[in-house]
Formats: sequence, structure tokens, C-alpha cells
Amino acid sequence: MTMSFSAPLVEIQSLHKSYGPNIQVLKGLDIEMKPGERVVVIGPSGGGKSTLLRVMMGLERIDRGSISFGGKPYISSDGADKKTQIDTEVRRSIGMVFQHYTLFPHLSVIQNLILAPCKVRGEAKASATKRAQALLERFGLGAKANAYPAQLSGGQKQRVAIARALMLDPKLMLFDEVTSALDPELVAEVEQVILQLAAQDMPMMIVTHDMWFAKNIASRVIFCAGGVVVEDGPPEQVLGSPKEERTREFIDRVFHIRH
Ligand SMILES: Nc1ncnc2c1ncn2[C@@H]1O[C@H](COP(=O)(O)OP(=O)(O)OP(=O)(O)O)[C@@H](O)[C@H]1O
Repeated sequence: MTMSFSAPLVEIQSLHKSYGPNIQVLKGLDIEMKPGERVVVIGPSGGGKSTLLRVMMGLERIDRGSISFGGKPYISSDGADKKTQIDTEVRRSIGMVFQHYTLFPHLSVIQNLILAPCKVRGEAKASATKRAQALLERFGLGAKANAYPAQLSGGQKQRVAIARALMLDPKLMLFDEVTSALDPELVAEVEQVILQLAAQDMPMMIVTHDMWFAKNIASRVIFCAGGVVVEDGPPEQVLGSPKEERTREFIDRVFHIRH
């Protein structure tokens, strides 16, 4: 009998993070993610979901714990001197898209896309431009290469932000409520782009308040509350199957559904 072992892509161990002395947000979080998994993180507001992604991206220091990527620890702190060690080389293999686009307003779409590859990686402008144009075409934005962010809809801006993150060939994508700021009619176009990436087996960790999206994208759902993982399993287990839905109260609390 052959057995297949899949080494973890991401290993988060005993992650502790507080803001100042009084706001303890992550209280010993343990998460293991395998290659190809699409992990949706849900939980009550203020539970630390965004903080988790920001920490994974090296944007916040941690108090204690470690995160490994591809078997290499790249963020760690032993808690002794509150210093967080970050291996930026490893961290660069992770891309993140935020709720509020964070495009450079003074740069055109194509300039937004090629900036990091040219500056960080020293890629030639012509090669980066060619890759950028191909990505824009793929996301239905081919005609917007020379537009500025202010000339785009929210959905278009968010698709540009995703394309920009992909320019650095990430091995893992983090999405933090990327559709929360969008008008309802623009949500689907952004979710389609992420579903497209999922179909190509891009590993991803997604924080979302969109129940439909969570069910459609997740291969696994993690429910975080009180700074720890409370539930972790397949979507039908954590979110409830169509036949056996979670209580209305659970759904409302976690997905911010307004009546
Ligand atoms: N820079 C900061 N300084 C101080 N407190 C912060 C900071 N960022 C977040 N917090 C606090 O940390 C807690 C967790 O915030 P976080 O944004 O990670 O939660 P969340 O689960 O993503 O919430 P939501 O679902 O509402 O987006 C909250 O109480 C928040 O007010």
C-alpha cells in the first residue's frame, strides 16, 4: 500500500500577539496548512483574523511563537526580548491583498504592477511590462493598463491589486476581506478572479464575511475566536451542510449578515 505524506506549506505554532499591554489578540494560535489548500478563516469581529494575516506577511511583530513556510521558519519570537525575527527572503514568497486596494494613486495600472518586480527583483522593464499586460488581459483589464486607480471601479481596483501581488510569483496568497468595501454588484467579479486562481491550485488563506464565497472557495474552514482556533475542518463541517445549516445567530455573528 502506498501512503502519501504532504509536508505542511505553512506551520503556525503557538502564535501570541498583543497590541500594547491590554489588547491580547492571538493567544496561542496553531494552524497547519498543506500545499494546495484554500483555507478560509472566519470568526467574530475583532477576533484577530486580519492580525493573523498581517503577522504572516511580516507587517506586525509578534510576542511569541513561530511561522514556517515550506519547512523554513521565517517569523519567530521567543518572547524574551519582544524582538520578531523575519526572514524577508522567505516572506517574499507570500502575496497579500487588502480590503482597501492600497494601489499607488500616482502610478498607472501597469506602473503599479511593474514597480515591485523592477525595484525588488531587478527585472527588466520590458519583461515585467509583458507579464503585467498578460495578467491584466487574463483578469479582463487589458484596456486599463494606462488608467490611474482613481479612474477605476472598486472591483477593477481590487483585480489590479490581485494582479500586482501575482507579479511577484507568490507561492501563497493571503486575502483580507477583499470584497468588503465593494458594492454588491462588483463582488462577483473579484471573487471570480480568486476562484480562477484556486482552480490553478494557488494555496490561499482568505478572511471573508461572504458566506457564499466562503463555501465556494474553501477546501477547509478555520473558526477563530478568543485568539485561538475553535474549529478546523472541511467547509460542510464548520459551516454546516445545506441540509443542516448553522444557527441563524452563528451565521449572523460570523458573516455580518444584515437583515
Ligand atoms: N494597530 C492596532 N492597534 C491596537 N489595536 C489593534 C490594532 N489592530 C487591531 N487592533 C485590535 O485587535 C483586535 C483584533 O483586530 P483584527 O482586525 O485582527 O480583528 P478581525 O477578526 O479581523 O476583525 P473584523 O472581522 O472586524 O475585521 C481588535 O480588538 C482591534 O481593535
